[in-house]
Amino acid sequence: MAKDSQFKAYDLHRKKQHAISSPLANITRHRLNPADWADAEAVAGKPARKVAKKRAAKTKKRATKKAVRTATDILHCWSAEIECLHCGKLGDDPNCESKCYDRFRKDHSIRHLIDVKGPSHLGYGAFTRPGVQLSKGQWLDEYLGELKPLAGDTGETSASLYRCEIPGICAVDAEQAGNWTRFINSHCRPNVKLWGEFVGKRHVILFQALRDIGPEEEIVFNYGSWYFERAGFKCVCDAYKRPHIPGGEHRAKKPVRCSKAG
Ligand SMILES: C[S@@+](CC[C@H](N)C(=O)[O-])C[C@H]1O[C@@H](n2cnc3c(N)ncnc32)[C@H](O)[C@@H]1O
Repeated sequence: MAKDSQFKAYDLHRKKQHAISSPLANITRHRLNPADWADAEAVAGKPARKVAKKRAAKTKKRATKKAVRTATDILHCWSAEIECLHCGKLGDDPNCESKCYDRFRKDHSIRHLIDVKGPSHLGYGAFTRPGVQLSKGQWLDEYLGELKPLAGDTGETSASLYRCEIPGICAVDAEQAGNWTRFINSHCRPNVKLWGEFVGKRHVILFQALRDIGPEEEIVFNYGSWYFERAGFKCVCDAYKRPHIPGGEHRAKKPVRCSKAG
């Protein structure tokens, strides 16, 4: 895997690439600051909620003894009820292993098909390159960032607008470090969706195409009303003439869902 680097973006006005100023880092693996986890309740290896209570209690006891050192410690999951997206085996099958994660990522990475463009009134955005077609149902890349304990584990809350939570496990914050998916803007007619999935006994946050996506199209998903209410500003996507809160009267009460992880 490539080392962390600086993001490059295509400036539509000057018609040339420029480097997005650091300290924002383009990463290929989740980052983790052990100091963030020092005071947090140890959640390493916490099983998915769907695991039977008895099993969960046993495994939690074992897990809380384990110090959090790596992203894998935090994201590891051995649910006997959920299939790996790569091999199709259940999470407690010994034949499902970390190689599934590496292979899945290799097979589904579309970084080379994406241009980051901007800045515009929404900052930067992620677009398919000329000639690129993505198919409905296609898995795109994983949402990468810095792994942070959930507010309930530390008592701290975050103001980051690049934060996505895996319920009961951790938050992935791409404010300072992430991959191209951190540039996906919000739209009330989205072409991708965000899922909490499992690959190689590990929690992952993945994007999936909701329909065929053509060349030079912006990749967008609906952040949901919760995001904008918390951020204190409105969605300005062109699905509506005026700034709005997605969902109007029928607002979701919860943050961006990583459904199978919760
Ligand atoms: C995850 S970032 C997306 C990438 C961002 N455009 C950038 O340049 O880093 C989310 C931020 O983008 C902007 N944004 C994205 N979609 C928006 C929308 N539909 N309406 C208003 N602001 C939006 C907001 O500033 C929001 O906090």
